[in-house]
Amino acid sequence: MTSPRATGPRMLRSIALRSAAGMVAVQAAVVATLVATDAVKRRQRAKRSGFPRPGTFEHTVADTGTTVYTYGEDLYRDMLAAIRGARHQVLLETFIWKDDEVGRAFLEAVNAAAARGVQVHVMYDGFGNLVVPRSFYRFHPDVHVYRFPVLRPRLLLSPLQATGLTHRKLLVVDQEVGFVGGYNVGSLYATEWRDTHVRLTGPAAFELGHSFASVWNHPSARRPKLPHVNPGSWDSRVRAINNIPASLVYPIRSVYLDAIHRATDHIFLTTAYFIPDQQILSALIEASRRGVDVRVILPENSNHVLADWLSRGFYSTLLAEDITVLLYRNAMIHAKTATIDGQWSIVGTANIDRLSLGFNYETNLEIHDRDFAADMEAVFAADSENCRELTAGQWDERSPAAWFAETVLVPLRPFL
Ligand SMILES: O=P(O)(O)OC[C@H](O)CO
Repeated sequence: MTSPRATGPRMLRSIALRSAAGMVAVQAAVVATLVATDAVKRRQRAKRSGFPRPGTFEHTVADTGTTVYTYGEDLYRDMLAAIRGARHQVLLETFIWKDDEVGRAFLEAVNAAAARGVQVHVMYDGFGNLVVPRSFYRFHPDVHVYRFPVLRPRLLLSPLQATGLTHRKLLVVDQEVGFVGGYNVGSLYATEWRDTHVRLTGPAAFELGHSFASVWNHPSARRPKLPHVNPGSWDSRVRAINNIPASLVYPIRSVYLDAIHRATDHIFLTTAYFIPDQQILSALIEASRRGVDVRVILPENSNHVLADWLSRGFYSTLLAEDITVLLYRNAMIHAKTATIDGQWSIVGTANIDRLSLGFNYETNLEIHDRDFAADMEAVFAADSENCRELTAGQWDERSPAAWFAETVLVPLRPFL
């Protein structure tokens, strides 16, 4: 006979297991419904009407020329020109490298550079390009290639250091010019997505060369190293901040937290996917409570329906805390930027989500400069014109089914 003492814990365990299984089943059903509904909506939706182009902005910060790009065609033209003009070295790293017209142009440009004797090193992510046939990546034999593997040998011994995708989008040419930002390599991004990238021309290009080398030359890597490069000057006005899982460092999150905590007047944040952890969310709320004008631009409908729904789970809190939610219309906005108090800005590859801030390889450029911040504010103002501001009244009127979906998905937040 089973003793009553043993029955109690067993019964509790059984209830807990059944509840967890039930929750997972409900979540799976909700995700499947959202994905299916989204697929139907996309088919029915006329081609998106596009977006106003904020322009290209040039300045000089710390003896380095800065160019802010907001349109893919302009950026790709200048990136390709830099590769085609390379004399010594090309370092290229990307999360997504599509097998389309833009992807082919980059492939041909790096191959041609290698063929004329330029040292070419490329890194691209294996997982991010699973749908691209391997045969597309046909490199000149002199191109040094690292395809970030989905599974790495150190996974069993040191799982944290052996996971993470390379989510970076970097190009450095001759240690003289560097590019970083949200743009992956692909034709879709050239004209149909609003994104932001920065070019550095001059001494601060070192920052991005160093970012690339910090992964290529990682002590755990078994490949010929790039030569060490000394910084021409050490100027904290322009700094690359690198998340390097292999070294267990994720500083982008703390740089964001620190800047948000310092804000006294305004925070203008743009992100493709907004699934903040509790500390980032609290920092934004605290800023708003002390009178800082906090505004976030998010896509009204991004390319990831699940990310959108996880993001929506935060809207009630943001609106209740007087944080302005601006939903970008008629196009995907993929930029990962912020500018604070007219003096500090950040542009890079990291989204405001757990994958970017605590899992992936990322590089963001932190710039302390008023002129640069003015450019970023001009970009934010132009993007705001293409947004609809979500009001608490509108949000409260959403259907109970929408509220249910947001609530059921809350436990998935730590995974994206
Ligand atoms: O991961 P990101 O921010 O580069 O975005 C990539 C897109 O989601 C591709 O589907």
